[in-house]
Amino acid sequence: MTRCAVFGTGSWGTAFAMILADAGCEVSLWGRRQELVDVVNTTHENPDYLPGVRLSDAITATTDPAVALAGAEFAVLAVPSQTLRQNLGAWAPLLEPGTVLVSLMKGIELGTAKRMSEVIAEVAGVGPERVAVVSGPNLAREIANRQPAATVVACSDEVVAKRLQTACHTPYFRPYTNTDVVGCELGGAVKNVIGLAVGMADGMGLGDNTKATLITRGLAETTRLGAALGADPYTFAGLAGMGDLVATCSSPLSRNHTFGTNLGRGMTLAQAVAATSQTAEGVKSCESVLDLARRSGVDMPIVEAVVDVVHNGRPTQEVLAALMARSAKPERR
Ligand SMILES: NC(=O)C1=CN([C@@H]2O[C@H](COP(=O)(O)OP(=O)(O)OC[C@H]3O[C@@H](n4cnc5c(N)ncnc54)[C@H](OP(=O)(O)O)[C@@H]3O)[C@@H](O)[C@H]2O)C=CC1
Ligand SMILES: O=C(CO)COP(=O)(O)O
Repeated sequence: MTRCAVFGTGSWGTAFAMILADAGCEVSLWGRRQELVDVVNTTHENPDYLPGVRLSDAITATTDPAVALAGAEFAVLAVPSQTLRQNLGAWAPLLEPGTVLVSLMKGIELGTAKRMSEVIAEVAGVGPERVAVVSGPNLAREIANRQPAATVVACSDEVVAKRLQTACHTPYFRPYTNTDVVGCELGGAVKNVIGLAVGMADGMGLGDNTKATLITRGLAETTRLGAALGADPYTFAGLAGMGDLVATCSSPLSRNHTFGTNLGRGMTLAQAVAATSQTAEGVKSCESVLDLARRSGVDMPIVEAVVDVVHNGRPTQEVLAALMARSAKPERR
């Protein structure tokens, strides 16, 4: 039986543990709070993040990373992106040779502008064949309700991607393999920023033309960034690109979308943060995505506009007017 460790008892870590168990794996779920770990083990439920969802008996929770990692073929990482470096620093010495590290995270590191797979390779000292990424339109709550969804499992080593595909394939969760790790990660991280922008438009009471424009031009700037960083542009037309962007920008379940809506309705950053109990990665990653774009010489006006609203306190109306006032351009450049 395939053994997996999942780090993070939040909504996606817990839902992904459920997928792995439903696919026939034995799962050890690491959480940092003993109290929640005990509740998961005794009630087979995670009331803090997925209340009402019965978790398989094949999932046991622990606060001990060594217990979680013992015999694990896959170590799945589902903590907030900005905490990965510190957390993985503590877990890496416990890794067994051959364990594949799998990122579920959709953020870019502040300060370094590194993707999560780059942070993993650096901190754990492993080669690209031991780093994989899962990214796609995967709102945790829908998946926890076992509603059908697809995703992409990406690894530069296709054999590893196929092993992970088998480990997480269930009747309701359909993983496709891809070797474009860069494209899949950028799709996941940048869609959160575009989700904030579309949420702002929603909060401002704007309609579907505005939102479709932000989604489509958001995808155009994501693809530009990806092309500059060596990604396959077609990845952005797939599940980890357009697929995730559509899910995030349409769903009230998306934390990034909801956060943007709150800002669009006039909340301050502090008020929107106070209204959000879960991780909205785009709030921090809009700055690191912009940093990455600047380092790569890529123009990302929507990301820049989001940074202006979220971190520079510029009013949404003013930022939107500035976006519309940019010089006229060809659609493709
Ligand atoms: N939720 C979703 O639908 C999806 C999320 N993702 C991505 O998955 C990643 C994880 O997000 P998600 O599960 O949703 O987040 P949640 O906000 O639901 O949960 C966050 C988890 O991380 C833990 N945590 C918070 N801070 C730290 C820290 N400093 N050190 C260790 N653990 C910490 C929390 O523990 P505690 O409860 O103790 O605070 C909790 O278990 C993100 O990158 C997100 O973008 C990707 C696809 C879908
Ligand atoms: O990544 C997600 C869906 O694929 C979840 O989006 P949010 O983090 O905005 O909730």
